[in-house]
Amino acid sequence: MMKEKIKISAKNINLYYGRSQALKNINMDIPEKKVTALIGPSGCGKSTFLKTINRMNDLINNVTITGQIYIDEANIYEETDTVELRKKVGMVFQKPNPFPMSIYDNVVYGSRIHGVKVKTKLDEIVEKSLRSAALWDEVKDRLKQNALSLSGGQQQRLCIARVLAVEPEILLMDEPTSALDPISTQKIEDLADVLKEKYTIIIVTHNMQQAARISDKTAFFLHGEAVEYNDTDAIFSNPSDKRTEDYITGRFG
Ligand SMILES: Nc1ncnc2c1ncn2[C@@H]1O[C@H](COP(=O)(O)OP(=O)(O)OP(=O)(O)O)[C@@H](O)[C@H]1O
Repeated sequence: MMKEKIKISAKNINLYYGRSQALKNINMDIPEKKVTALIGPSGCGKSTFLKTINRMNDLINNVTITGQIYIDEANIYEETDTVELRKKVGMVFQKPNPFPMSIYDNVVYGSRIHGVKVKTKLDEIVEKSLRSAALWDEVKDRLKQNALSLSGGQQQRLCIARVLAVEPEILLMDEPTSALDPISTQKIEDLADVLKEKYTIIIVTHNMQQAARISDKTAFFLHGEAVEYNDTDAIFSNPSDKRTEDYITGRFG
């Protein structure tokens, strides 16, 4: 088997909100073009860790971060322009958050900011992104309609299309299905499986069946520590830490 390429490498990450430590010495190598799941009880630091990868924590007052995150071997806390970084590292949130404008304008929002103006090029981006997010067939005849008229599941796929439109390399998903019904959830899970051919995906989920179904790697977080990180099969069939075992067998959390 080919050795997997490391896309993201976290080295000794500590993060404090004021004086309260939310991440404790996280070390993790995340492989390219795989799905990595972050699991663990509420408040253990999953979202906080996810947001260190696109430097979204920088936007919060009073946050202190030590350690390094490398993407393609560049330290994103030293060498990177955050606008470029957030183009390369797209993020999808728990609650779908389309802008109150048309489906079309949502998809090309970022492309327009980045200077794309030609209509045929924008049309192309819209179709390609909506196809990649498995939404094209459902909306192709109503691209001018307000995005807020879509169902929750469609809105979430639209948000994925909006992220894909700016051609990221990494996709961060923070509990992307927790506000969705089972059918929409299934669609997003199927999509993750397809998208990993092109993108490195990291997904925070409370749903352990979901982690087991869609991820290649799983990290179990507890009280700000990455307690165990391994191939998903190993985490779920043969965890090496008692705390991981207790969590995945439902003994706490
Ligand atoms: N902006 C903030 N300011 C202060 N403390 C915060 C902030 N965001 C998160 N925290 C704290 O940091 C810790 C980790 O939170 P985080 O949201 O990363 O956990 P999580 O594992 O994603 O939880 P959940 O599964 O409930 O979303 C918690 O104790 C939380 O209260």
